[in-house]
Amino acid sequence: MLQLGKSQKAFDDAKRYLPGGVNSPVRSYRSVGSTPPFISSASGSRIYDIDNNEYIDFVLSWGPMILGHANPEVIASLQEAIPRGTSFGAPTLLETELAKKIQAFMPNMEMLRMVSSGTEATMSALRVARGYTGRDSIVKFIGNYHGHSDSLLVKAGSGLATFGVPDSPGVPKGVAENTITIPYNDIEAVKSLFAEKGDEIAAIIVEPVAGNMGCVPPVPGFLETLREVTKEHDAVLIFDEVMCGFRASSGGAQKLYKIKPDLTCLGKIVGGGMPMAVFGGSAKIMSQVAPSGPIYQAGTLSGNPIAVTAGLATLSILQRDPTIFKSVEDTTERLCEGYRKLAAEHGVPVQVQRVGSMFTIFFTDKPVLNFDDACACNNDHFQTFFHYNLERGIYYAPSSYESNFMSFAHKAADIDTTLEIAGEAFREIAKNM
Ligand SMILES: Cc1ncc(COP(=O)(O)O)c(C=O)c1O
Ligand SMILES: N[C@H](C=O)CCC(=O)O
Repeated sequence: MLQLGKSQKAFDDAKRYLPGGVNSPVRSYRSVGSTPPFISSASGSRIYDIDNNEYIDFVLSWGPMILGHANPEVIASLQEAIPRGTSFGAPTLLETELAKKIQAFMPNMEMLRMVSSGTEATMSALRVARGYTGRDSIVKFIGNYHGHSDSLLVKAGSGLATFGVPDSPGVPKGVAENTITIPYNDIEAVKSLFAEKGDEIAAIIVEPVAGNMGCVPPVPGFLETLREVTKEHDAVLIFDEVMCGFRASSGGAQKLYKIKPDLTCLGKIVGGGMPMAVFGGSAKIMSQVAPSGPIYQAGTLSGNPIAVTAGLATLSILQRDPTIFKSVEDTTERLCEGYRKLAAEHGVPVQVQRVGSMFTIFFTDKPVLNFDDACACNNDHFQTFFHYNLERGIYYAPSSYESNFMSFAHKAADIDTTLEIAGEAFREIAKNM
């Protein structure tokens, strides 16, 4: 039995000072009805809690740690950078170096700006799209999550789905009214919306691989349609690759599906585990951003030297050895194929959906294409699977509306152990079917 005595005490204490005891809702484990392990350290594929439990980690800080935790080269670069000072609020050589590196992976990022979170990146990209087009309305897809800014906190999957919060109190009606939501992967809905209102729409923002209703790939033709209608109506196409950038492929979903968005948002991996994100794209649009243009956007800690150092070290490793992407993807596929085989052996209906190194086990017999499909999955089976695994040291996302992630530090033995426990968990589920 997993002992979480110290975590339980720490959680009780934290709840007196932090809403729900956490700094981001999904960490509270409310959706799985248990106590979250309080983490003391992490290394490679493993994280450790304050009760000295060890877990194989498939959350990886919600995606950033593609090289595994505490990668020695990333840590060494931070140790070297920190004594020089932690923030200057002034330009550094490192920022241009990182911008060049990002552009080498994603040539569509002709110009970019660094910010401190994915929320800031998508919020700023929307402002740029609105300022550039002079229009107010934006289109987002039901079950896509783009962070917690007002315009985007509408039918937003992830934590909101987990906690059953459809729209957050505090989002002004007038702001939400400018956000048009339609189902993900629904090509006809996109076409008819644009036929009716295309010339009023500033932008489409999309997770080109959805990760915040679990991992849901785009159906063939979906992203192509988004590109066509936005081009036809002079609207801006924004790919939110905060999660799928560097995971769907080395150049994100835009490289995998060969679509050129006007703007791209990156986060998570681009900051190497530090608070950093980026938005950027066509020079014509990005040159409208202050101070070169009139669209205001700023940040005291934007391009912070420590965050940029971690991002630069991470991307340098990935650039030096591009086989890392293939290796992490192969490991993910081996794991996913193992789940499929074991679930079939035990007669448990699952759809194991994967793109690159993101994956989700959906407890359903039908492919999950949109948020309604994700909501129709068997939550009891998810709960049994989650708890059985956590008890035995396998750390998955504590919500069925999230993706899990693989790192380069996960080796064959980790996958063997994970599959052994997954098989037992499927057997447990089958007992109660
Ligand atoms: C696709 C996507 N966009 C935006 C965000 C917001 O990023 P952050 O949590 O860094 O604000 C997230 C994750 O939270 C995300 O998965
Ligand atoms: N789904 C979210 C981001 O990807 C999970 C992270 C969070 O909200 O804390």
